[in-house]
Amino acid sequence: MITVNQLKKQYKDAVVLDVENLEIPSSQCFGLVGNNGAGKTTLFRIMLDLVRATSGKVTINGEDVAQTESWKARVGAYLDEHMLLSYLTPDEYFESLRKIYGMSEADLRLHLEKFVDLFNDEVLGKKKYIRDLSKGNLKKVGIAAALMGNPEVVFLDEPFENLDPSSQIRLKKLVLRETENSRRTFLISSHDLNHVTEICDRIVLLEKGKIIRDLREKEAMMSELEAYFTG
Ligand SMILES: Nc1ncnc2c1ncn2[C@@H]1O[C@H](COP(=O)(O)OP(=O)(O)OP(=O)(O)O)[C@@H](O)[C@H]1O
Repeated sequence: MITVNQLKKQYKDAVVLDVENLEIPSSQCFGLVGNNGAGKTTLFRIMLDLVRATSGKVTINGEDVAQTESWKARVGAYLDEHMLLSYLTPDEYFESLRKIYGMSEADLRLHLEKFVDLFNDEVLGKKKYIRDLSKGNLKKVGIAAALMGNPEVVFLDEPFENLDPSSQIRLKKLVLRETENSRRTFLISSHDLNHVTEICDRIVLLEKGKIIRDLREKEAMMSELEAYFTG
């Protein structure tokens, strides 16, 4: 369970995030939508303790993320390419993470097998540095890395952005498989309403830092979101 309480983020006079209360139960696929600047990335960054809140608290399984470290072993995230090591090839990067997570070589092979379709033979064994990958392939490396170490919770910021249509479909299937088989909690921010409504059990809509909708009825999600965004 993830909880957010009285969370505020302010830059000078501007309040960019103001979330009173949010609870995300385990195994939920939680979608976060909102226009540019609504505060989606800021919320994820505070939840991951990459940015400090002005006030308020986030807990993951009861642990205050700003006060403790052990939750980090159970959480994976890919927010942007700064989270990667650009001077390594994807193979070298996954090998480094394998050692950090204490995985066997066989475990790493098994993990990467899940991404064979998504990688589409363009990521592994190419001797190309991460910094030279296309934006879509960078994203694929980041997503595969975020899922290493069997995390209970996975944060993905705009995972469909820059992916070609086949890759978007493959990623959707992968997330659905992971939520069903591994009972992982996913937090996914996206501007792609079709994709988030398809894979998420719940969608929260942010506007100017505030939660203005919390949609849990699958059938009604798309029409409510369309009504808001065509506004
Ligand atoms: N370091 C910072 N200093 C000042 N303002 C900031 C800073 N970081 C973010 N902001 C502001 O906070 C607000 C929320 O930004 P955020 O990136 O969280 O929005 P977002 O919903 O992820 O947007 P997008 O869909 O464009 O990615 C924006 O107005 C942004 O300009």
